[in-house]
Amino acid sequence: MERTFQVDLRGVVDLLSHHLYASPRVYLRELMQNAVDAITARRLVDPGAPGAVAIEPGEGTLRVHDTGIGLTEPEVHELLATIGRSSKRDDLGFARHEFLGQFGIGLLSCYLVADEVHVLTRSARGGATVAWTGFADGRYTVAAADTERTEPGTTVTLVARRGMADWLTTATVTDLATRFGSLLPIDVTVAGRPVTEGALPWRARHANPAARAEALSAYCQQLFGFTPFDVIDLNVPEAGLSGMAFVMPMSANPAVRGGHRVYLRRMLLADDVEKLLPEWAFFVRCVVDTAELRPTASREELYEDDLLADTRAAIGVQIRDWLVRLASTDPQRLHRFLAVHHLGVKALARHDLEMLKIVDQWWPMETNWGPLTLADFRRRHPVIRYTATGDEFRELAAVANAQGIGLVNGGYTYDIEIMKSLPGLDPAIQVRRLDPSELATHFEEPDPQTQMRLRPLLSAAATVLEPLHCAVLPRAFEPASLPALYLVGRQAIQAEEMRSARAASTGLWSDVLSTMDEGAPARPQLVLNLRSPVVRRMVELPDSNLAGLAVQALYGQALLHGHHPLRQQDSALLNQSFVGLLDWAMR
Ligand SMILES: Nc1ncnc2c1ncn2[C@@H]1O[C@H](COP(=O)(O)OP(=O)(O)OP(=O)(O)O)[C@@H](O)[C@H]1O
Repeated sequence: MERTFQVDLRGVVDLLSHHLYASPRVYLRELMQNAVDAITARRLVDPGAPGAVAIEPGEGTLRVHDTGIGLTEPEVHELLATIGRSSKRDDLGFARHEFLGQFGIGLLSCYLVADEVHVLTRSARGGATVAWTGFADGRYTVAAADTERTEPGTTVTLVARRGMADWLTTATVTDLATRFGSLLPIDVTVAGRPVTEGALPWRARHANPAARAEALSAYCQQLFGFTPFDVIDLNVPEAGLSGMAFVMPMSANPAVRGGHRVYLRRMLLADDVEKLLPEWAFFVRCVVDTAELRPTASREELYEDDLLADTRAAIGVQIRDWLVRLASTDPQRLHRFLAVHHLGVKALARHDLEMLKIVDQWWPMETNWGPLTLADFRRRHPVIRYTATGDEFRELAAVANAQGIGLVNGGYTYDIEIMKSLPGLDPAIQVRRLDPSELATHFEEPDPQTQMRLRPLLSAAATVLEPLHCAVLPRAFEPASLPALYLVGRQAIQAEEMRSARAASTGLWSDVLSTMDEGAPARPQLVLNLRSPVVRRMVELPDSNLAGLAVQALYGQALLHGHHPLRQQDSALLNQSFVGLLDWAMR
């Protein structure tokens, strides 16, 4: 036996209010939308038909009049009283482009604030005026109206639910109508006062470009609370989209994506849409109107589909092109822009060659020759060497500088990725991470005579450093004020990791690791600077114990200077040298 579904209206309204709509305020948006759609429908058959929506708040009631297409009695049964039925879809069930609505559920939102909805409607296609009343409990009545409407159109009257009358007051309704409908192309009034503004702000006519810029700047100030650094016009014809991107004058937190204000056929969809722009573009806030992007059923977000993805990419290109133009026409302004928004631009430069060019030529990196753009750096140093961390940079910058080696601090967000992408601009560009042990190859080796004199010190040093798996290397280098340098090559880091893994493991696995370790010759090196007055005096020390203590102290100081992690045995050694030296000093 076939049956028809029954719908519990209260349950559906409950569902809408708790799970679909963020707030009961959407009821007014849905009423305005239906009024505008009805006028659009009437103008499709009669282009000269009047178009006006009058909203009249009363005592616990609200009336919305429109001069739209109206409904016949059969349409009232079919469209008003059937949930999910809409006149705004084509024969195949697709949303028709000229209308705002499509789902056939909008009218239900009236029950978020009202217990009764009265509709008095006369169709432009002929027929008598029909009176329909729907109740929140799911009942409805249809009757011929007591009085005929003189003109086609519809009046919807809401009777407030207990406790909800505040949603229908003149102040609230004016606020909501302005918020949702101020850009609508059809005149809307609340209690006789217009809430619509006419042209879209970015399409409005102005005496000259400067006047336009000023007006848009004032609009941005009113909307987002800042005076924009610049305004970028946006146009994506495939999405029927136009609008503006306002470049923020202050830095934005990349983790907090600013929302964008999106109008759908000039009715506000939401002012916190995030998906409209690529993630890197966090330095702009946009206002756009689109005819083709689709809303979700709550009409508070954009539906994620291919068109939205293409639109996002197209807007990204337009923002990027603005930056490229800025770089070629006004480098000083570009500098000011980068000073505030370099993170967003760098993020983009990792995947985009045009942006990479901008960063390469305009963004000063921290180098051991002062702040330099990568392009300038390359002019002085054919190879771009960078450190893996800021600590490593601080430790090695001066030493590398003294040996004539150029070094870029790779410790800042995205900088290493950017440097590594540079061969994409020109395959001849060489980029290398500095292997600290490689620095020692630039230091001067002692002559045979000095080597002889160094023997006692080196043997004392080997005794104390051997248990720490650290080699001693006597070299002469600048700056002379640095007595010792702790250098860990990449091989040495691997070897140390292997040693710790072996220490932590037992049995067979430990044996396997031991055999692997045997082949790893690299060790960290403590380079003693033979130009340092302290080290020179150490060479002359007659007592090997004292020399050992001095080496321990230099080892500890070099570790601390380079912010290297201190292992347990390193801390113990530091203590030992401190107490030992104290003991010597007090003898
Ligand atoms: N003011 C009006 N004038 C003429 N017809 C109306 C009016 N309001 C509603 N209707 C009719 O009632 C139908 C259902 O309206 P409802 O608001 O529930 O859904 P919709 O507007 O079609 O879609 P959506 O859920 O996306 O808003 C509409 O498709 C329209 O045919």
